[in-house]
Amino acid sequence: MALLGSSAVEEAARSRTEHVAPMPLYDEIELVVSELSSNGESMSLLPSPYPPWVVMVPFALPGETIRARVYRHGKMHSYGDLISVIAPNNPLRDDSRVKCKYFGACGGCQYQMLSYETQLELKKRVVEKAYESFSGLESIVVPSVLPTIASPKQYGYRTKITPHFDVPPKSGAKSKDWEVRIGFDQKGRRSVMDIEECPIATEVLNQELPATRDEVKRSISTYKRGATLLLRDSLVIPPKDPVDAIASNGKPATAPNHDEHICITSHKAQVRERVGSTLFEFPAGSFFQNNNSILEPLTSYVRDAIFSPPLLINAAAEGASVPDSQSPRAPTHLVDTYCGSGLFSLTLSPYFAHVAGIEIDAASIRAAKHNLALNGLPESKHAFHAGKSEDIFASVLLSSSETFPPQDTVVVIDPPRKGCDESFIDQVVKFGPAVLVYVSCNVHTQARDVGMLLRKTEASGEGTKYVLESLRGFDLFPQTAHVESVAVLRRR
Ligand SMILES: C[S@@+](CC[C@H](N)C(=O)[O-])C[C@H]1O[C@@H](n2cnc3c(N)ncnc32)[C@H](O)[C@@H]1O
Repeated sequence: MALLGSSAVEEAARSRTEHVAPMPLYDEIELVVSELSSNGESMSLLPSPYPPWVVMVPFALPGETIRARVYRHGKMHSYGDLISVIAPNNPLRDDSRVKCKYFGACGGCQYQMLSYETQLELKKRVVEKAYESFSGLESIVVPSVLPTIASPKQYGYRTKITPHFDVPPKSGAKSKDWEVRIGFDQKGRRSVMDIEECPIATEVLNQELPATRDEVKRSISTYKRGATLLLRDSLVIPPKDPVDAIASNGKPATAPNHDEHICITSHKAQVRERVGSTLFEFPAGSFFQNNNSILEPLTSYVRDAIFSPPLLINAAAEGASVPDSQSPRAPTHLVDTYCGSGLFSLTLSPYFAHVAGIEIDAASIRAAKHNLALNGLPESKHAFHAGKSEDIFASVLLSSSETFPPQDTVVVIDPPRKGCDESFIDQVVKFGPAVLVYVSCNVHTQARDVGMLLRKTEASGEGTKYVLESLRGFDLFPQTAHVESVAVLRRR
C-alpha cells in the first residue's frame, strides 16, 4: 500500500508483524484522512506513536478529521465504521447534496456528499492509479487519462435493482423479534438493510418496489431460504399479434404507448431498451448495462475512437492535411467479444461490412439475433456465436465462412469484472487486429490485461506493435465509486 511506504511494508514482512494489529477491535480512534481508495473508502494512517498501519473508513473525505470504530483487521490495515466527522473538509463535503435517507449506512453509494464534478475527477484518478499500479507499463506508453464522461442522469438512472432478504431464524431468542428486511447490504456488514426507496434507481422501479416488498412480507413463510428479487426498467413491448391487442372485453385495446416505462420482475420476461435509434430486447435475467442514459454517448464514443483517431483529429484541427500514407484505412470488420445481446455490434453495425459477436450466455446470443431483425439489420453480414471468447475467438476468425482480415478488423473486448482469460489475450495477440477497444467495469483488470497484451505483442517478434491511444472513464454509476473505463489500442 503506497500510503504505508515500501520500507514499512518490508520491515513488517521481516518482523512478521503484518497481521499484528496495533489496537484491539472496537477501539474508537481519531484519524486524519489522507486519501480515498479506488472503492471510495477513506484511508488514514494511525497517528504516532502507533506503528505504520492504515485504517479504511467509508463516507469520509481527504483532509477530514474523523472518529471511527475499528471492527475488522487485515494485513497492515483495519476497517472502521465512521462515528463522526470532527472537522469536515468543506466545501468538498456538502451533506445537503445527499438525496438518500440510507446514505451512510447502505453499501450502494459512496459519493452523494460530493459535487458531481468532484466525483468525475475522482474517477479519472482511479483510472490513472490503476494503470500506474496494475498495468506494469512504463508511464511513457500510457497516455494522459481524458476527463471522465458524465452521465446525463445522476439520480434515477439505474434500470435494474436486486433487493434481497433473509428468512426468519428457525428458533432461538432472535426468532421472536425477527422482522423481514428487504433491501441492500449494510456497508461493511453481511446484514441486509430494509430499503423502501432507492434514489439512484429509475422512477418505475421505485414505484414498483413497495408492492414487491409487500408481496414478500405476505408470503415470507413460504420461503425456505433467503432470495434476491429482480426489478428491471423496460419500455413496453408492442404485441406481436394484433389479437393480443384485443382487450378482455373483446373490444380493441387502447393502443399501447411504446415509450412508456414499466417494471419487469420475472427473470424470463423480455425487457426492451432503446440506445439512440437501436432497440434491444433481452431476457430480464441476462446482462444489460444498468444506466441507459449514458449508452448512446458510450457507443458513439467507441465509434468515433475507431474511425477518428485523436492524431488525425488534432492534425485536422491544426489545419494540416494528413498524407494518405499516414491515415489508417477505415476498418471494415468488427468482432464484438463478450457481446451480451449486441450493444456494440448492433449500434456499430452500420459502420462495418461484417460483424461477429461472441458471448457465453446462449440466451443473450438468441436476443442478439432477434435484435438484428428488430432493427431491420441484414442477417447476412452478422454472425453471433454462443461460447466462451477464449474457446472460440480464433476459430471464429479463421473459419472459412467468415474471413476477418486482421488489418481491417476492430475487436471490442467487454469482459466481466474478472477480465480476460490469458489464453484469449494470446489469441488476440496472434490475430493482431487493426484496432482494439477494451471496455471494462473494472479498470484494475483492464490495466492488467492491456499491459499483458502490449508486452505479449512486443515479445511475439511478429513486428506487430500497438499504441495505447486513449484512456477515459465513463460514469455509468453516479454517486458510487465505480467507473467504466474505455481503452483504445491501435496497431502501428
Ligand atoms: C460486461 S458484460 C458486457 C456485455 C455487452 N458488451 C454489453 O455491453 O451489453 C460481459 C458479458 O460477458 C459475458 N461473458 C462472461 N464470460 C464470458 C466468456 N468467457 N466468454 C464470452 N462471454 C463471456 C457475460 O455473459 C456478459 O454478457
